[in-house]
Amino acid sequence: MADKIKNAKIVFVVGGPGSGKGTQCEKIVAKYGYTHLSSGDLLRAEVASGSDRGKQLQAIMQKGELVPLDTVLDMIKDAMIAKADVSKGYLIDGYPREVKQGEEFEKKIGAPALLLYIDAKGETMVKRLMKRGETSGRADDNEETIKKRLDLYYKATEPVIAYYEKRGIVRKINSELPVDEVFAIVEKAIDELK
Ligand SMILES: Nc1ncnc2c1ncn2[C@@H]1O[C@H](COP(=O)(O)OP(=O)(O)O)[C@@H](O)[C@H]1O
Ligand SMILES: Nc1ncnc2c1ncn2[C@H]1C[C@H](O)[C@@H](COP(=O)(O)OP(=O)(O)O)O1
Ligand SMILES: [Mg+2]
Repeated sequence: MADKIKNAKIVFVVGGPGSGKGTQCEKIVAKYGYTHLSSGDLLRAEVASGSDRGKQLQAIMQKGELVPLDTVLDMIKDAMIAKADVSKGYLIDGYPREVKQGEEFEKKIGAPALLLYIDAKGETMVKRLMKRGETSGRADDNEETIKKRLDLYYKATEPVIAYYEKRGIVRKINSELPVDEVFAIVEKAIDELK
């Protein structure tokens, strides 16, 4: 089954919490028809199902920690396979969050063609998340959890960017700009892929 996605175009979308990954992915879907898979959304769907596994995940996410690697990777892989026949490419949003996740993804699925590094300042991310928290209903959009997510991002996820920079596939996107201006930079990076 995994053979079906071996030659798929894969784009990792990496950036801090609230940097604008989901916002840019939506715009990429609208213009390029890629399949958007957000690890956070997949996990929140499992939580919403009310399953025992969902309850365990909820507890971890509420603390701003990372859920076990195998859980996320299996969810992403299943979702990729489900779309294999129709997908023009995959946006993997919120994964890898640590170098090990990248290595395991490549062993089990394949190599990314591009890594979009959605970059915003810490204070910008906190401001956006506090605002998003007014309406998102997300258990992790509160001051205490946001701080932990940000710390973990700098500690565990930033090394992912350095790891892929060595391969020359990282495009750094200035996400301090207004959404459409950010997207203009994103478009250039995606167009280079073709
Ligand atoms: N370029 C931007 N300028 C201003 N606000 C933005 C920008 N990009 C995203 N936002 C807002 O910031 C919040 C976090 O964006 P989101 O796409 O959910 O980030 P992530 O998926 O990286 O956590 C959302 O409320 C979104 O509307
Ligand atoms: N690749 C991954 N590995 C482990 N945990 C993950 C994960 N992706 C998401 N999670 C868990 C921990 C995160 O704090 C939480 C929310 O993730 P998210 O929706 O990607 O956040 P955001 O879009 O604000 O960056 O879900
Ligand atoms: Mg998101």
